[in-house]
Amino acid sequence: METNERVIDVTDLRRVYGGSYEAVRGVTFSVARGELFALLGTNGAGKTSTVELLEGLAVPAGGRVRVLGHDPYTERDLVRPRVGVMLQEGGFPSELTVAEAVRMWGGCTSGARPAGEALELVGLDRRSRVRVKQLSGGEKRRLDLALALLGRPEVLFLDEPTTGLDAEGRRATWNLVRELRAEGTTVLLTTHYLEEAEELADRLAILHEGRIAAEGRVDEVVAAQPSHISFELPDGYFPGDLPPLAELGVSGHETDGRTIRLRTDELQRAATGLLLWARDARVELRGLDVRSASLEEAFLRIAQDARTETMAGPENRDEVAAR
Ligand SMILES: Nc1ncnc2c1ncn2[C@@H]1O[C@H](COP(=O)(O)OP(=O)(O)OP(=O)(O)O)[C@@H](O)[C@H]1O
Repeated sequence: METNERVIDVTDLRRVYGGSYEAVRGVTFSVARGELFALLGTNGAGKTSTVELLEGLAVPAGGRVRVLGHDPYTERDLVRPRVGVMLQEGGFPSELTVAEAVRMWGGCTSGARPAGEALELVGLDRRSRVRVKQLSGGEKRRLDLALALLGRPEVLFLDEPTTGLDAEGRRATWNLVRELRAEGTTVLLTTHYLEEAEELADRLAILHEGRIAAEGRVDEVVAAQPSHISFELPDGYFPGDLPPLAELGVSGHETDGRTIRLRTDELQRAATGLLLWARDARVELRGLDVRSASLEEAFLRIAQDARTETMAGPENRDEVAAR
């Protein structure tokens, strides 16, 4: 099997609700075997709508989707046994015990892991005799994950897998996902937790209003955003006393009282220039903070830019709806 095999391949994917509302508007991406790809986006961006098409739960209004080389809707029989799905909301017969629910699901899964093994993977082995309706929200999420893992899937779809989990449960899930990935499982993850994407994703895409607004490795997406330097102006100094900021590669600045905050795409050049100036002027830059953009800043900026473009652009929602 080729290592760069495109296990998930999506081209110009579209999804329309009610005949007119286009929730997914031409999404293209691919995920290689063994990769973990995260889909991020604001509420209503179209993550679940996209993932459901990959899971073969609906027919796209346009475009093409392939999972393991097959159409997940028309060739469901070929795809489904090789895929594990953790939906945003799992539905269990709530009167069953945890072990019964896993065994029942295992009965519908070819080559299923033993129930005990699946429950141990997600740390629910001690809760096997408890009724599903008595589980906490976080425990139900873990049961969802156990069911998704039952068939030792080659491809795993995780739709907000750690929502409702406490910090320890989230870390445990991250470790499990890392282990699965290390074993070669291809994972498509949607999440609202940017830290989760930073921890786990090889690559990610940020969706906004049904379109991909940014895509790449975490460092690439973050690197496209400006870095920041902030410090307190030394006593007796004014912003105009600083060296010419444009010459240091600073693209903009704000002041808040005595604190000054610089934006730059050339962090090292700007920081070096500033420190050399401070040394020569024999002043201390109190509260000096030099930092690259975070994924959170990138996310907020990208969502903001995409929103501005959408409002300014010709393809706004009303026009799409009128087609
Ligand atoms: N069955 C449906 N009928 C009509 N509109 C829908 C339906 N399902 C989703 N939508 C709309 O499609 C858009 C995308 O929804 P989707 O659930 O895919 O977003 P999401 O990115 O997963 O959001 P969240 O992060 O809030 O879960 C939203 O505006 C939503 O209201």
